[in-house]
Amino acid sequence: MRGKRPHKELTLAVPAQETPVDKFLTASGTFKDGELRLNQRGLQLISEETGDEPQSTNLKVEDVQLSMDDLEMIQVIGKGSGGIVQLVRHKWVGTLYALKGIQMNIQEAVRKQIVQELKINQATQSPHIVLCHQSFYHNGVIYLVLEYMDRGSLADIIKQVKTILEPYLAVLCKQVLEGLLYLHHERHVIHRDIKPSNLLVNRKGEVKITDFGVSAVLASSMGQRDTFVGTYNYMAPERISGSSYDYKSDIWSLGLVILECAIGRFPYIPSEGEGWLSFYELLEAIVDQPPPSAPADQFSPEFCAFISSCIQKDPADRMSASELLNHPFIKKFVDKDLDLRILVESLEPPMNIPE
Ligand SMILES: Nc1ncnc2c1ncn2[C@@H]1O[C@H](COP(=O)(O)OP(=O)(O)OP(=O)(O)O)[C@@H](O)[C@H]1O
Repeated sequence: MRGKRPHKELTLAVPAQETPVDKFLTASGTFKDGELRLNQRGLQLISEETGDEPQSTNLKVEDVQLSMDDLEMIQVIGKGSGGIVQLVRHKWVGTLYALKGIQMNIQEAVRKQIVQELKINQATQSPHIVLCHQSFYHNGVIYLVLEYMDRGSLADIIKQVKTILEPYLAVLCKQVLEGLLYLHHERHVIHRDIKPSNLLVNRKGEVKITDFGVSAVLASSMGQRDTFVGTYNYMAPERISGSSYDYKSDIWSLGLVILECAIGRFPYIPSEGEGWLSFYELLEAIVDQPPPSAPADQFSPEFCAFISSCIQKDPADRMSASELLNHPFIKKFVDKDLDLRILVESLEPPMNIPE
């Protein structure tokens, strides 16, 4: 059965459970949640056991000096479910940043995601994860000063080029897998929202993962809390059906993203002229139908095998990030000296920055 309405990004919000922001504020206006303290001066992580003494902040000297007053707004980059992302410039140094503002009078689930995002960003050290230079809390809004990725997201790129050739996909995918390897193996985090708009690109041809709003630290004592807010399109079947899930759910999402870039349409959308899937039909298709695959007559055997190593219904049948980094599809292009810059430079940048 097919619905008539066009299929768009499908989003669902969890039931509203708003928590007044002042529950997390100290008398001096500092946002406080667990070991996290955030105010106009920036962010500190404070040991729960020793009380209020700052332990370590992991911030570099140049980051500490960055203040909101130093930043001038240039233009809005885009809007997400949590708030607005703006392009800003450091008034004195001229460096560009993406400033993500998140309103705190929001659903409890979203607030928890943000606190998670801050903690992960604070400690992140990977060339394939978007750097968070500083975070502030001011007048009910949490601001993240993020590394500006000047070529936008993979979503912006596929809007322009429609499809990406296999060699470039291998180079792009290798970088995302290195980011996932870092998150999964070193930080023990499931990203939980791998999708084209969360894979950002810069003019150097670097690809980085962003938006840890919905990631969760896998602690052995923790149950599977799924407080997801966002698109369900790339969500693995085990998450849709409410089963337990792990790092392999990110691998499913990556497989769908890469297949979409190759074939030029979201893999669950039927080809032209075949109508559209409604939201529930899509969820049903992900859970009940055989997984999508790359057409063998259009793509190399290595690429088809790579996609099917990611998009398997049973997570145990999917490869891990480290296994995929050694996959023949990735290896095939490793020594070819291919630079994603060539693709990126041929495209219109998502914004024209005034001098
Ligand atoms: N560091 C950055 N550099 C450049 N562009 C960015 C940066 N961070 C986010 N963006 C862009 O800003 C827009 C909004 O991003 P945001 O992460 O808030 O939402 P989203 O990923 O589009 O949607 P959702 O909030 O539902 O996940 C997106 O187009 C994204 O590509």
